[in-house]
Amino acid sequence: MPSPDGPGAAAGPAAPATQGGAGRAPFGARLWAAMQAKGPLCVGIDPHPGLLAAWGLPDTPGGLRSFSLAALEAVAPLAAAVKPQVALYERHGSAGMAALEELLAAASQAGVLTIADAKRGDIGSTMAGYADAWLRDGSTLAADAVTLSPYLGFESLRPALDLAAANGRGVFVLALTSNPEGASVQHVGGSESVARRIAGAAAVENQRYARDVLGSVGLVVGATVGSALADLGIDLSAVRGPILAPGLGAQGATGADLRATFGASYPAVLATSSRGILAAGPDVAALRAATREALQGL
Ligand SMILES: O=C(O)c1cc(=O)[nH]c(=O)n1[C@@H]1O[C@H](COP(=O)(O)O)[C@@H](O)[C@H]1O
Repeated sequence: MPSPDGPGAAAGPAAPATQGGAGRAPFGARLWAAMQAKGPLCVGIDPHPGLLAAWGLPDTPGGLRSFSLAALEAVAPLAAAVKPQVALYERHGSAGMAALEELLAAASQAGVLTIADAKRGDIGSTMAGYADAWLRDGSTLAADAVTLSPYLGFESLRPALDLAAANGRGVFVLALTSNPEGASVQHVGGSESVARRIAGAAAVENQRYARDVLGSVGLVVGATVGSALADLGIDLSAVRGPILAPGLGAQGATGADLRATFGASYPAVLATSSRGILAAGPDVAALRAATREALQGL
């Protein structure tokens, strides 16, 4: 469970530094409140073909819809956020994306934060299109936050960073991903590694928030990265944003690994697990028990 001392160096009241758009508090403040209320777990909604089959559902848009809404219903009372994996909806074209839209609306209705795992990134002019899709009020795909890939340069993400800040939404920028291949790009540069630069840029973005509030520009740092943060000299407490940590469960990481990996930054960590929880379905009670078990390990 997160420390009651809050996410940053200084403890204090969790009042947002600025009001987000649409009358909504900034994403970081809303996520922090959800983590305090429910615990630091995000459940990934990844409708893999194999999981659909195991749940007795067809690999069709209708199957995706049933899977997504059932998973949401099961985990909503326990998860601070849900993270639909966009690729698995996209593979069914527009009808698959309609199932994703329905899930996003249902989660919002249920009061569960949504993180669209779309990993978008492009030159600024195109990035504005992605920002509109995932972060603009009124878009049918709008989520509370979206994952972004910074490998066209952190600053290329500007349209999404600005639209998120204006609308009380958030972003999670890939820094150190959970897959072993990530190191071949992210570790490059030694003490001035790519990952360290991304973390530094996120810290600058979060300066707009008061020191005692979790910022809305988060990073993705895998629960499986081991000693990489220390090896690369990356201090996540300086980022003052949420850390989305995939790798729990199916990729082998445990709650103990998370604490060892993130150390003093652990209170800002939102651990995420998809297959490790979804494999317990389709029974709602079994899904809830798996979610509770994941939470107890954090
Ligand atoms: O951005 C992500 O969520 C992500 C980043 C990363 O470094 N590693 C990673 O596994 N993910 C996503 O997190 C989910 C992990 O799924 P499980 O391994 O089934 O828990 C998948 O949807 C991945 O695409």
